[in-house]
Parts: sequence; C-alpha cells; structure tokens
Amino acid sequence: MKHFEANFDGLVGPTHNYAGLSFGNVASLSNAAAVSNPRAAAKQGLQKAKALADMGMVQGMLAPQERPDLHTLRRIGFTGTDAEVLNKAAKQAPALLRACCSASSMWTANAATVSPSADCRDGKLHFTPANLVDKLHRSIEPITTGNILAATFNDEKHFSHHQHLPEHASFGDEGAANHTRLCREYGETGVELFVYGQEATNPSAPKPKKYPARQTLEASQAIARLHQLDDDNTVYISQNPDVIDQGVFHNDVIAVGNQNVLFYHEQAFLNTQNKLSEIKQKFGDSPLHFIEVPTNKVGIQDAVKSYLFNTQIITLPSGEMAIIAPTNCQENEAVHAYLQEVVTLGTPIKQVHYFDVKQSMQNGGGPACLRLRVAMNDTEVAAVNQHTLMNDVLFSELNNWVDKHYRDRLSVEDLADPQVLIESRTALDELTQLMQLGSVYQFQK
Ligand SMILES: N=C(N)NCCC[C@H](NC(=O)CCC(=O)O)C(=O)O
Repeated sequence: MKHFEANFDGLVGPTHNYAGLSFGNVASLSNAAAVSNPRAAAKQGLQKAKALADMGMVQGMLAPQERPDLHTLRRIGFTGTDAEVLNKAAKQAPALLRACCSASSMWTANAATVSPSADCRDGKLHFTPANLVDKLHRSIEPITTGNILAATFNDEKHFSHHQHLPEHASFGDEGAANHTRLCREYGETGVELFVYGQEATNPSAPKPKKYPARQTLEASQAIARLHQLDDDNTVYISQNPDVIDQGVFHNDVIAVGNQNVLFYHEQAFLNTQNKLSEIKQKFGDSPLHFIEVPTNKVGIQDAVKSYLFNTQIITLPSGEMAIIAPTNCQENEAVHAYLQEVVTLGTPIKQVHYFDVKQSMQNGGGPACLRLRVAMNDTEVAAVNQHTLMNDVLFSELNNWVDKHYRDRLSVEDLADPQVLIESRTALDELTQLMQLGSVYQFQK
C-alpha cells in the first residue's frame, strides 16, 4: 500500500477583501481597507496548488464559503429582501457586515484538525472542523466547513467527521494551524503535536498579555480524545506567549513539521528542551531532525513579516524534501540568506521553491495557511471525491470559472452591493456542480 500526504488548498472566494478583522494578526490590521483583487488572489492560489500537483504531489481543492453570509445577518436581526438586509447592515452595523463578508475560509489550515488512520484506534481518518471562536468572522465558518469536508471526503467507511467543539472560549480551536504530525513513513503511526496558547481551566498558566491566544489546551485534548489518539503518540506544547504578543497568532507562523523534520524558531515554545525530549522519546529510535532557527539569524519580526515558518515542507516523490515559501521570504535579506543555508545543513530539506501568494499574505495567510494536510493511503485517496483533485482539467476549469465570475477589484464599500451577493452565489452554485459537492451552502437548501 502506498501512502501520501495530500494538501487540500482553500480556493479563494469571490469576496476576498481587506477588512482588518483579525486583532493580533499584524498583516490583517496593517492592510485594513486596502483594495483587494479577488481574481488575482484565486489565481495565485491555483498556481501554487497546480505546481505541487505537477511536482507529483496529491493535491486537492476545498470550496470556499458563501459570502456575504445572509443567513448570519438574518440571524442577528436584519430583515427584508437580500438587498434590504445588506443595505440595513451597511448603514446600522458596517463592522458586522464586514465580518459576514470575509473570504477567510481560504486558509484551510484553520478548517479542521486531521488525524490520519494510522494514528487513530478505529483505523479511520478523523476530521474535526475548527470552531474558530476567537474571531467573529471566522466563527461562522465551521458548519459549512463540515459540509464541504463531508462532500470532499465522502466515504463513511474510511472517513470520520466530527462536529466542531463547543462554541466557547474554553474550547478555542484553530485547527491544523496549531497541530503538526511527525512520522517516519506517512502510513506509520506518528507523533501528533498540539500547540496551544493558553489553558482555559488554569488561570495561573502562562498566556499572552496583548494579543489573544486563540487555541486552548482543553480544545487540543478534546480533539485527541475524539480522534482516538494514544497518549504515547501525542505531545502538548505551550506556545511562547511573548511571541503571540509579537504577532504569532497561530503556531504555524513560527514552526512547521514534516515526517522526521521539525523546523521552528528558537523562541517558538515554552519548556522547549523538555518537549523536544518527549517528542524524541515518543518518536522512537529512527533519525529525527530538529532544525532550530536562532534569533540572531532571524528575529521574530522578520519571521512574522516574511512567513519563513508558514512555509510548507513537502516530501517529493524522489524522497527529498522541499520548502514551499512565499516570495516575501526572498525579499527579506536575513530570511533569504537562511533559506539558502538550510538546504546545505545535511537535513532532508534540499530545495526551496518560491510562490507569489501576496493577495493572501496581505491578510496574514502564507502558503501553509492555504492548505489542509491529509495523510492518506491509496485506498483512502481513491475514496475521496475525485472531482476535488487537482489535475490539468480541474486547473483549467477553475481558472476559467474564476475569469468568468471574479472581480479584479473589491473594496470594503463594495461589500454592501447586492450585485456582489448575486455574483458570489452564481459562482458557488456553478462550482458545486463542477466539483460535484451537492448542496453544501445555505442558499442551496
Ligand atoms: N496561520 C494560518 N494558518 N492562517 C492564517 C489565517 C489568517 C486570517 N486572516 C484574516 O482573517 C484576515 C481577514 C481580514 O482582515 O479581512 C486570520 O487571522 O485568521
């Protein structure tokens, strides 16, 4: 049986915009009210996904969400026709309208936590959509995320889909952005690392002072229980609250792992040496590479600006590992120098490939934010909805679909335009046919 780590990238939705919605995410706040280009954003994402498919990787796409979210606007009391609801919300509560229009589901690293079948006691691949309760605009994602995941991984024999965790700050859950899996071969049992920013039930535990810690230990433990993971293969690590206060709002902004490589900044975690020993002990005897980047080579500000750690580390069919980095890393002197050095360190990482995902980066979403990793064997890959998998045909269909439906300019003022809603629904309705997803959106029910 063959095993792969597939990447499922989020297709950027038609309302991609810069609304400054994410306190604690430096890029989101500093680009607030900039004019976006949804068409370019979607195409940048598709280019990256296609390039990985062309490298021989299993690559899928996850559909975006319905935005503006009229269902939520009605739920909070705006009434009338669709146009009236948008108009009233724009006049009475513009901040709430903006929260209901974000294309933030594109960052599928936050869609769910995924545990491959080799790690789970029942031998199934488990998914738990993230509740994303820390941010209003993201807290409205999980139900549709669950629908899209179920339509993509649509075989109960292999895939187990859980409900998102209770919608309370005690269970703040941001999905795979705070979860990494180390393993020898993808099909062997691995060690799942859960990184959290605070302990909800222990007020004296460390937590950030300025920015929110979006993930709690309690949420991570709940996911491990739901996914039937063994304690022997699970490690909980506290994120360093000082780096959260410097803009590291998810662990994947400061650390990333793949197979037997953990690539992280010296300041990423608390209690680092003890935690590395625990990982080593649980990982077993085979070689494990801890690539620690020291502050004197790359400072936290450079890491946050360039997204050095929001890179994807992938294993190519040749067995070599490659880093998939945003072009922003090339533009930062210290980070570029480090990436030139990393391929010479005698670790499995031998290549670096750069991609322009600037439309997403301006909202704090790098290459790794744009993808959800799903390690699968070939039987499981065959059980996935095949119309979601990237190949020449899907690439050209999706590019044509974007050309047909997406604007190349969108400002926050445009979000109240009923025409944007019509365009978005028309596009998504067509997309569900193209990807054979069935009726995953509220407007289709
Ligand atoms: N690190 C990972 N895995 N994901 C990045 C998510 C970025 C997203 N930005 C936003 O939601 C900004 C939207 C706006 O401001 O318009 C967030 O902060 O949740």
